[in-house]
Amino acid sequence: MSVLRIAVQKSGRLHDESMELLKDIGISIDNGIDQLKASARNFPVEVFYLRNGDIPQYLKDGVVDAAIIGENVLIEKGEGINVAEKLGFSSCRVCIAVPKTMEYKSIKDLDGKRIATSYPHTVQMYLEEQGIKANLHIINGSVEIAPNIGLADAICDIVSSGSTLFKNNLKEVEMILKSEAVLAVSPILDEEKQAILDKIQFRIKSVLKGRNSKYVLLNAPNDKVNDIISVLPGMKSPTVLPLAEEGWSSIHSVISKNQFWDVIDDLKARGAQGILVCPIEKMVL
Ligand SMILES: Nc1ncnc2c1ncn2[C@@H]1O[C@H](COP(=O)(O)OP(=O)(O)OP(=O)(O)O)[C@@H](O)[C@H]1O
Ligand SMILES: O=P(O)(O)OC[C@H]1O[C@H](OP(=O)(O)OP(=O)(O)O)[C@H](O)[C@@H]1O
Ligand SMILES: [Mg+2]
Repeated sequence: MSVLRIAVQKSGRLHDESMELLKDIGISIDNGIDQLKASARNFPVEVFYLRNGDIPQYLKDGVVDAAIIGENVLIEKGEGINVAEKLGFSSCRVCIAVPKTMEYKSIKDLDGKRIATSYPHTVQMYLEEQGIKANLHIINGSVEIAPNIGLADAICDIVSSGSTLFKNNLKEVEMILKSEAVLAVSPILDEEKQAILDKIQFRIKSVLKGRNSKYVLLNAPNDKVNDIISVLPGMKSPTVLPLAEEGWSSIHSVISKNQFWDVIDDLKARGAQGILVCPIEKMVL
């Protein structure tokens, strides 16, 4: 029987959330990361623990069938590899930054300059699009220090909170791309592996929808129910149930996490009382 081989980062920023996602979709892995490969107990999956930067090549070579990886690494090294699903964690952006003291007006100011980066292909593509020629210095880590030690005039690296740039007296001047963790898939999957992947994707969608939603319960006098449900989306439509107390109802609904606080304010203003908000584990539509 076919087994789908999934790569996850061995250690680093993606590891814990990748393992949590596998657990949430019901894939239990027995052994620890000391072994570089582990089998799932209850699903036709093998997990390979690899370096993030090595994963695109393993996908291309067909050594693994799928992977949880930063989209930025795929853009750098993963030509031809498909993104099956965005996973909603490890959000960051790849940016060009220069010393705060540099007077920067446009990308033209980087013509002929030295740029330190771990993402040479990504920077090169961006510069070519803009008709700029620069000298790239490839460094594997601590890129932000390069201008301070005279190694480069600018850098291109991952930015999230911006605190690493700030600490190194740099300012962000160009955003090349946005990234988050994704489920990447090898372009060569046979039918049986594709069927396993389809199941995994279906489960991931259910978990992500659950993570992005809240279950809301509230009480309201009957004469306010219509006004309240007019601002509630719900999966199909809100549930309205009578309370034991005459003249009152309980309303249940599902709200997207993004709209959550605005909707709650609106509900209170329309007379909702005793509002309860619960997490949703999975949402199957
Ligand atoms: N500061 C950050 N905030 C959010 N996400 C980040 C941040 N830094 C990196 N990432 C994302 O996490 C991924 C893994 O980063 P991490 O630093 O753990 O590994 P790495 O050193 O790039 O790779 P390797 O596993 O090959 O050592 C990156 O490719 C990026 O998608
Ligand atoms: O904008 P911030 O929130 O400060 O995050 C950005 C920093 O995070 C990453 O480094 P990481 O901590 O992964 O170290 P590394 O260079 O050793 O990978 C990235 O390479 C930046 O240096
Ligand atoms: Mg890093």
